[in-house]
Formats: sequence, structure tokens, C-alpha cells
Amino acid sequence: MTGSASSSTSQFGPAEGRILVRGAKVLGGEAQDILVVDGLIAEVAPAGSLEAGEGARVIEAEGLVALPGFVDLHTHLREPGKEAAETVLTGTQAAAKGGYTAVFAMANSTPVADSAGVVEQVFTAAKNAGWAEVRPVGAVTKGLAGAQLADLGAMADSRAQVRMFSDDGMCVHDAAIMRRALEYVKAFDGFVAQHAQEPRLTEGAQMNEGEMSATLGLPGWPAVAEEAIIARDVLLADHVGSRLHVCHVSTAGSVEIIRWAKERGIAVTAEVTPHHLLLTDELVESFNPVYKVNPPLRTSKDVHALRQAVADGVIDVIGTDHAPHTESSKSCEWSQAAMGMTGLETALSVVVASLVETGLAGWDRVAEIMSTTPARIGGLADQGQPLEAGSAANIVLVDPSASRTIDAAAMATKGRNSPFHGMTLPAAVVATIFHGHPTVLDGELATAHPASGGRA
Ligand SMILES: NC(=O)N[C@@H](CC(=O)O)C(=O)O
Repeated sequence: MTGSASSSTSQFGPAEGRILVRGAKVLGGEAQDILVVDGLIAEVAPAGSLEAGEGARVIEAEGLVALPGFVDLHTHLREPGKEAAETVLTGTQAAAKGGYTAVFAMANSTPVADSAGVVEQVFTAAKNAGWAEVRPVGAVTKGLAGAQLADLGAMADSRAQVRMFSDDGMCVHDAAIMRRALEYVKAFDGFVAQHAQEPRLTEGAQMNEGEMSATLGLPGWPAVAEEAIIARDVLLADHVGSRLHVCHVSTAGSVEIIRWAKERGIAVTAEVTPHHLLLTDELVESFNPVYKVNPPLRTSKDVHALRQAVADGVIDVIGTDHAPHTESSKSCEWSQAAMGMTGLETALSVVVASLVETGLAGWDRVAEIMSTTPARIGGLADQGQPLEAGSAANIVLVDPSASRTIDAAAMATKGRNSPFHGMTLPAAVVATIFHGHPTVLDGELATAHPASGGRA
């Protein structure tokens, strides 16, 4: 593993009270009782052996799998400025329903999160909402314009404790600026998360460049536009001895470059989105803008390579790239439509369909890619902890035998742009426990953490 950001403290303290989770299969193994007392896991013991005690809430979890609460390094919460598409409140409710206890909020809001003021605003909104930990991501460049470094130090020193910096949505394409950002973040053990897209090679691009784009007559987005930036950036990270995280890897060639970099000991981590693990560019034939996304859906060869890379450990984490959009920015012709898909409430099911049911990952690997490793990369000390006594009680309970038909209209996110709408997918989140407080019970939102502003 290639390092982690220095640990930051939680926005939320432990919630008071007792919860007994009865008979859950911890990481898919033996059935255990998990006793939570005042926000911490007090005891884990064989099923049937623990007493709930007075005033305890009992969650019957026979047949369910217990995992550490999920952590997403790549969420668009849209606040401030694009509240018609999502707010910190609705986005973190979507996170809770998806089994997430912490999300990193990308910086492409309006105004851009490129100053201490904006990141603190997002941080405070999340504290008021109370559905999940939120770590604002700071922009690398002012206004995401790619020309001048943002005030990274002020964001790191702010109450929001920013350690992750990204111009996501835009690529930090200027090599000298990327180099300076990588050098700068070393001072506070931060890292740069790159949206790898060479801008000149993708001007006007509408979908993956390949057979399908040729057939449909849409301007293509070549794999090399992603791969060239990743190759450059791993070399830069090596040169200055800094940490790089590659957002939403989408091509087989990118996997090979990251594999090469890791073999050389370069400090690079990488993420893949759920949609790039399941969907291909053949869907674009429908011209339904719900399939328009950045980076674009690729080919089945890429999907296969990405799945294998998660199994091999070349790709470290699942990042949802949850990108909610308003109805009007998606209900238009393909070329005019916004890019992006929602993902928080479907991530687990897509991971199970693409990795667990295919035999490429077990529940222990799911815990790593959705919780333990993103928590470590992002420097969240009390997330992604093992489910054992003394850990913060951030827990998700999953029904592995569930089968659900995805309904975008029934989601907590404001975004209706789910590419999985209408699909039947395996597994469901039954309960989410956030610092000892149940935010989701029986698959539905319960109440916000008591230390929040209390809006339910
Ligand atoms: N992933 C997307 O397709 N869209 C993202 C930004 C981006 O990464 O382009 C968004 O903010 O909507």
C-alpha cells in the first residue's frame, strides 16, 4: 500500500446508546453478534452469545453480511450552487442508503471549492445534515481553470482539513502545474487525485472512440487521452516523491500503466467506478443521455481488464463518481446533455454483480475496496476499521441474497440519472450504522446522527 493522508478527526462524535446486531456474518464469515455501546464496537462474539442489555436496539441480522461502512473518494454533492441537482443533505442521505458512512465531496461546485471559505461551508453543511461524514476535496487550480494553483495550504489548514485535491471534471493538464501541486501537498501529507483527460485529444468528444463511435458517427474519445496523462503523472509523482490518486480508470491500457508504476514502487492509487465495471459503449446506440459520462463507457475488453485489475489489486478502490444532474440537463439530445450518472445507491449491487457473482472478489475484498482502503487513502482514522472491539461503530449490513429492480424515482438522491434504472441487480443495503447511530434501517432512511442540526 502506498501511504495514506495524515489522519483527520471526525465531524461527528460517537452517538450514545446501545445496539445489538444479532447473528451477522462478519465479512461473510461466521455468524457473530456485534454489540455497539456509545458509538464504539464493545464486543464481537459468536451468534447468540451476547445480551442486548437495557434500552438496547436489537437488529436481527441472520443471513446478513456485516462490513465496515463504505467510504467514497468520489462524490459530487453539488452544493454550493447546483442545489437543483443535489444538496449536501440529499447527497448524504443517498450515501447512507448506499451503505456509506463517509464521502469525499468533489470541488466542482459553484463557486468552486478552491478556498478555505467554500470547503468550510461544505463541511458545516454536512455537519448540519448528519447522514455521513463529508470531507471536502479542494480544487488544485483556481476555478478549475488549470492556470494558477489554488490556495492548497489554506484549505489544508482550515476546519475542513483538506488532504485530497482534485480538479475533477477537468484535467490538470499543464505538466508544470501538476508537478507543483504534487510537490506542494507533501507539506501536509496530502495527495492529488487526477481526472486524466488530455484536453486536445478529447475536444468535442461525445463517447468512447472505437467501432461504436464510427458506427454512430459521434466524435470519439480515445483511450490514449486518458493513458497519456496517467503515464505522465505517475512519472511526475515519482520524480517529486509525492502521492497520486487516479480517478475513474476506464481503459485496459490505463491498468497496464498503473501496474507498471506500482511495480516500480511509485506512490499511486487508483479507482474504478461501478458503471465502468458493468456497462459498455454499446448502450450509446440508444442515444439515451443517461449513458453519457466522463470518462465514457468503454468496450467489453476494458470492462474485463478493469474487473481483473480490482481482483489483482492494481485498482485499489471503488469510487462512485456519483454525478446527479437535473432532469432538464439530461432530457435533451445526446450532444447537449450533461455528462454523469448517479451511483451511491447502486454501487454495492453493481460491485456484487460484477465482482462477487463472477468469483473475482469475496466479501473481504469488497470491504477493502469500498471501505478500508479508501479510508486509508483519504486519511479517515475512524472509518474503515475492522469490525472488532474498540473500533468506531461504522457498519453496513448487507443482504447478499436480495435481488432488486432499480427504481431511480425511489432514490434519496435528487438525480434521476441512473443508468441502472429498470435493471435487476443482486444484494441490498439493509442497515447503515454511523458512529453508533442507525441512519438506515430495513433499507430505508431512519434518522440523522444526533450531533447534527437534526433535520431528518
Ligand atoms: N463524471 C461525469 O461525467 N461528470 C462529473 C464531472 C466529470 O468528471 O466530468 C460531474 O460533475 O457531473
